[in-house]
Amino acid sequence: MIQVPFSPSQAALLLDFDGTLVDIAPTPESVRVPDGLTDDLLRLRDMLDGALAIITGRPIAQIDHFLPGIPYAVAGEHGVVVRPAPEQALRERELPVVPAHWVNAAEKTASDHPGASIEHKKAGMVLHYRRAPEAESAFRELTSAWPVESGGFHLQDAQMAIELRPLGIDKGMALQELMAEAPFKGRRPLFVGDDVTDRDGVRAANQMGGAGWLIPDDFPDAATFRRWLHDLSEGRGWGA
Ligand SMILES: O=P(O)(O)OC[C@H]1O[C@H](O[C@H]2O[C@H](CO)[C@@H](O)[C@H](O)[C@H]2O)[C@H](O)[C@@H](O)[C@@H]1O
Repeated sequence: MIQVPFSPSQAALLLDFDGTLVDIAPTPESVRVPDGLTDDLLRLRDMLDGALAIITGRPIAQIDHFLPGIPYAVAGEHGVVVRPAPEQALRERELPVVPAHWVNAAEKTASDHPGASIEHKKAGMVLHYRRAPEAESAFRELTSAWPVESGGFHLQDAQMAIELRPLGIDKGMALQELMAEAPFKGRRPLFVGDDVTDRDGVRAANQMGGAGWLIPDDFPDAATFRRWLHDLSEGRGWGA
C-alpha cells in the first residue's frame, strides 16, 4: 500500500473525478458514485481541516450533482472555472469561445455516428466516441483540419474522447491556484488521477513538496485507489 510521507495535519487532498473517484461509464451522465465514497470523503475533509478539493475536466455543476456539498473546493473544466470555497462565487477566466462552425461540424459528425456525442463546456468541447468507436477517425479527421492553436485551443486525447481545451490552462495550474488559499495554503498537496490531463496535477503536486499518483501506474485501478482512500479516511497509511 502507498504510504503518504506525512501526516493529515500537513496534507491537502486534491482528486480527479472520472476514472478515479468513480469508474468510467458509457456516458458522462451514467457514472455511479460508489457506496461509502461520500462518507469517506467527508471523514477526510474533517481530518484535513477542510483541505479536500476535486479537480476535474467536468463543469463544476456536475460535481455538485454527483457529490453535493462534499468537497470544500472544486476546479472544473481542467481549471477554467474555480470555486475556492463552498458557496463562493465561481472564478471564471476570460477565454476564447469555440467557433460556431467548429461546433456545428462536430455536431454533424456526431449525428452521422449514432452513439457519438458532443459535450459543450464554457471554453471547449469534448467529442465522445465511447459508444461509437467508428466515429474516432471521423472526429480526428475533422479536428485535425482546424487551426486549433491559433484559435487559442489545444486538442487532447481523453478516455474514448477528444477534448478541445483552452491553451495554457491545466490541472497543474488549478492545483497551484487552490493551494494558494486557506484551508489548502501551507499544506502539502496529494493529487491522484487517471488520465493524460492528470499528469499536470501530479507534476504540480510533486513540485510543491507533496506527492502525486496515477491510475494505473501507481494504483492498478480506481477500485484499488478507493480502498486506499477509505483506509486514509480511517487513519491508516499516513506518515508522521
Ligand atoms: O478530469 P475528470 O474528472 O477525469 O474528467 C475527465 C472527463 O470525464 C468525462 O468523460 C469521461 O468519463 C465518462 C464517464 O465515465 C466517459 O463516458 C467518457 O468516455 C470519458 O471521456 C467528462 O464527460 C468530460 O467532460 C471530462 O473532461
